[in-house]
Amino acid sequence: MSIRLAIEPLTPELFRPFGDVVWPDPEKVVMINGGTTARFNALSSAEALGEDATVAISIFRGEPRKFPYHVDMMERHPFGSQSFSPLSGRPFLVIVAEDMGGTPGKPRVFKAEPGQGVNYFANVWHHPLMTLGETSDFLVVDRAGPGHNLEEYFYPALFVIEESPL
Ligand SMILES: NC(=O)N[C@@H](O)C(=O)O
Ligand code: NI
Repeated sequence: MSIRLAIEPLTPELFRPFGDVVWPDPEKVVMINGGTTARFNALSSAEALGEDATVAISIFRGEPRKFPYHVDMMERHPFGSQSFSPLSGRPFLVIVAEDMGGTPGKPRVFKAEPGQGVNYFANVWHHPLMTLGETSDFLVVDRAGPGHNLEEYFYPALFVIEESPL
């Protein structure tokens, strides 16, 4: 018997414990380039911890997930943040969990609307990329360098997202 997960709207306030929402926040706009460009400044910051760590900029091409989708695991990156910004302008799902003394609690599922990306703080439990509907590209900024920057946890019970929010 799987435990059903509801889908919540992604807002900066709801997501605050897990990271930042990366979106053109009008409160962070600075006009530059002679007024021809709006810079939405410092929406979040990349953390790259540890000796010889660097910040990597990658593109992830995600295949759409099938539903009902069973969330059976979470992961985290102890040495750095990880951001996902859609290049396709499509919604995607963001699944995170509070840390409960070294393992993730119940997953929380947020729907990122077009124009919204996220930056997970270092060591925040999250599920790998959850693409919706069609193959989609994401700009990903995260930590590269030595050391094992991936911790995975597999739940003893299954959680399920019954249907796609599209
Ligand atoms: N493995 C990898 O680079 N991607 C995951 O960390 C993810 O969160 O999608
Ligand atoms: Ni990750």
